[in-house]
Amino acid sequence: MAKRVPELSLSDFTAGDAAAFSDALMRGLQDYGFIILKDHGVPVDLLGKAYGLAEAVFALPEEVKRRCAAGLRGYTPFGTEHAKDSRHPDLKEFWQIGREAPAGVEIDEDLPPNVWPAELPDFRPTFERLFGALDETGRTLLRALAPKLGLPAGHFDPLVRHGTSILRVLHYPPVDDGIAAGCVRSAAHEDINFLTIMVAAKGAGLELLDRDGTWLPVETDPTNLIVDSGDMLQRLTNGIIPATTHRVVNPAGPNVSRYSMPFFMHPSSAVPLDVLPSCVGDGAKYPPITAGDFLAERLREIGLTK
Ligand SMILES: O=C(O)CCC(=O)C(=O)O
Ligand SMILES: [Fe+2]
Repeated sequence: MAKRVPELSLSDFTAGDAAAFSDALMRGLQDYGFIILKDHGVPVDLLGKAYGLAEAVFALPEEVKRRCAAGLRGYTPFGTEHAKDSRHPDLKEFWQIGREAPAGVEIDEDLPPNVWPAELPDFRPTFERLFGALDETGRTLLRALAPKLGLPAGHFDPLVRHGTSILRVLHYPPVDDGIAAGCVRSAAHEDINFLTIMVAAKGAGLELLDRDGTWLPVETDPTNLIVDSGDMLQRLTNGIIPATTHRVVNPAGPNVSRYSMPFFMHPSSAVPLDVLPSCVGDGAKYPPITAGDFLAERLREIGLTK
C-alpha cells in the first residue's frame, strides 16, 4: 500500500478516546514527522478569510509592503530567507505575526509589536484571531503529547503560554523562467520550534523526506491543518521525535502563486531545551541550550538576523 501521512481527528482527543489520540499522534510524528489534523476547531470560514487577505496583502505595491518590514514582524521581501545549508534564497515572500505582550501581565520576554497593513483593515482582526486559534490548537496537541513523554498533561502550557510563537503568511509567486538553477520555493529544511501547525496550502508542492529516503507529498484538503515536529522537540526527546526534513518544490502543473500559513510554536526564550529524563536513555545527544539562544543561532543561519 502507498504510504500516506496519517490523518487524525482532534475531536478524538477533546471528546473521544484521548489516549488513543495521544498514541496516534506520537506514532505519526515518530514515523513521518507529520500528521494531518481534521476537526481541529479552527473555524473554516476564518481559514477562507485569511487566504483571501493573504492574496490581498501580497498584491499590494512593493513599496507599500517594504514600508511594513520590521525584522521578525511584518513583511519580509522575496529572496531574503534561505534554508540553513542552502546557498540559494527561497522563492518566497512572507508576512509574520507574533505574539504581543499580554495586557497587565509582566513577562520576561522581548515581544516586539506587530506591523499591520493600513490598506487592509480586516487583516489585523483576522490574523489575531487565527493566531489565537492556532495557538490554542498547538497547546492542545502538546497536552496530548505530554503523557507519551512521561510528563503531566499540563507540562508544556506554562512554557508556551507567553512564548515567541509566530504565524507566517507565505506567498510563493509564479516561478520565473530565468530563475537560477537550484532555486526552489522552499529548500529542504527542518523547522526550529516544538510543533508547527500549518493551515494546509491550496496548492501542491510540500514534500517530506520519508524515513526510507524518498520524498513523500503532503497533500490534504485546505480546510485541514498539517502538523510537524521541529528541532526543539527533537532535542527535548533526544531524537525520539525527530524533526523531519521537508521542502516546497516548484510547480509541476500550472505556474501559479501558492499561499500557506505555518504557525511555529515556540516556548519562552528562557526555557531550557534539556533532554527530558524519560528520553535520556544512554545519554543526552544534545548539549544544553535555552530556546532563545537556539532560536537566535538558527535565525542567523537562515539569513533573517545578523
Ligand atoms: O509552504 C509550505 O507548505 C511549508 C512551509 C514551510 O515548511 C516553512 O515555512 O517552514
Ligand atoms: Fe518548514
